[in-house]
Amino acid sequence: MSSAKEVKPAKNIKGTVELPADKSISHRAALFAALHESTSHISNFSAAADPQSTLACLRQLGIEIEAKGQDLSIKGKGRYGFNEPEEPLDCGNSGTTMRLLSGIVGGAGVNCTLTGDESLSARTMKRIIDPLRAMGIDIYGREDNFAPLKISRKDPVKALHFELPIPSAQLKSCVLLAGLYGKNTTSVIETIPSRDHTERLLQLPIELKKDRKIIGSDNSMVIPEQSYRIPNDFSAAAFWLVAGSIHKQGSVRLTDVGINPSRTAALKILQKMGAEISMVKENREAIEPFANLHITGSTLQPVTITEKLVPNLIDEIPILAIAMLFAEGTSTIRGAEELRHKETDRLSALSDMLKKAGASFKEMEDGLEIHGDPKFVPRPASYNSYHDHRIAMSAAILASKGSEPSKVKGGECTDISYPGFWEDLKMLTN
Ligand SMILES: O=C(O)C1=C[C@@H](OP(=O)(O)O)[C@@H](O)[C@H](O)C1
Ligand SMILES: C=C(OP(=O)(O)O)C(=O)O
Repeated sequence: MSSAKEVKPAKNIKGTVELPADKSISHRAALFAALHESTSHISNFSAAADPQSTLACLRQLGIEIEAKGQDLSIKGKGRYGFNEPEEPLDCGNSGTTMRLLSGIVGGAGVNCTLTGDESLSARTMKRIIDPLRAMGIDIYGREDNFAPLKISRKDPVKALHFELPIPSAQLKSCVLLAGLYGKNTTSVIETIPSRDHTERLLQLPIELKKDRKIIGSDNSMVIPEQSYRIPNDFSAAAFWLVAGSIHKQGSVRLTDVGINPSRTAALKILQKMGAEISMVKENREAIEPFANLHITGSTLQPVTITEKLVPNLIDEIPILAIAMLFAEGTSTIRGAEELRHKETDRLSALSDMLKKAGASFKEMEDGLEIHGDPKFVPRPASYNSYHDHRIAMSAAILASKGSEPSKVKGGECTDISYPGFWEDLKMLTN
């Protein structure tokens, strides 16, 4: 049942947070462990709803997963070890589950149907349908675009030479995963970088040219064991990086946060805005690097975010928009039309939020122009989450700067990526 969460004005924001494990890496760790030929031991797997959807789908495909709290043992059965599921595979709210799993079951030739909740069923799948079909996979969606997706394969997988039409890590991963089933090498060409967890964790061959990266996959490549500790989620950390910056006396410590450079453009943007963020105990040797972060309150300067940077901070844009509200002047976000294709239309949801707060801003087709003021006090409001976790958490941080309590409708959707968010907010603001 949907409920509203109350957010009281915060006098301060102070404390140490134990963040959830990285969602993107959790999905991949589980999927790639299933493809490996024997057992992988993954620690700190995310308890959030999205990666749990991936685990549920893998179990339906006959993969044995033993969980002790957040530590998992996954008995991989190799590329062709999946059973045909009796029921449709329910990807829940998770775009990553649907798009990556389609590449795997399509490549493996598992006859199955992938479904999702109302939000996921309204998100475009055409971007994966076209290349998977070109690879010889039979994939059919509602209106040739949306879930449910029916997938099967009669013919061998054909290699594809694929220049990404949009800078999407989900699309890149989907094609490369299907490519693992082809005799000849599939190559994906990326001109605007997106998160690189798939290429790292599968140790795929990469060719770097001046203005592009070419990643290869074929059936001769050995799938590595996936035994490692998953770092905590930088995208979850971003909410506290901003909260700690916009509260004058803010002081927040975050431990073991993933600092993969293809994920942390928001950190650079915040530092450019003048945020006081220090990094300690960096571990850059791990397959996915991590560090502790400490953030303290500061006066922020306006900033411009352009198209090339968007994929490296795509999930952080809603909370960066909140940071911009408290900067000394006008900030701009451009080239972010992709936000309209997430769990909800995030640009329109942000407009609604900013309007309710009484902010000065302009919505554009591909972004926002935000007139910030360090003295801005948002009006008390009943914010709509649109059942989108990142919108709900952004509204909560905004409301913490109010002078009276506000509400976030449907606030429990934060469980999609960050179970414990409301408890952490309470702990930090008490
Ligand atoms: O590959 C991933 O794990 C993700 C990629 C991004 O989506 P797109 O690839 O659609 O941009 C991001 O928004 C999503 O939260 C997770
Ligand atoms: C867009 C997101 O996830 P997904 O695409 O996996 O649903 C997100 O976590 O913000």
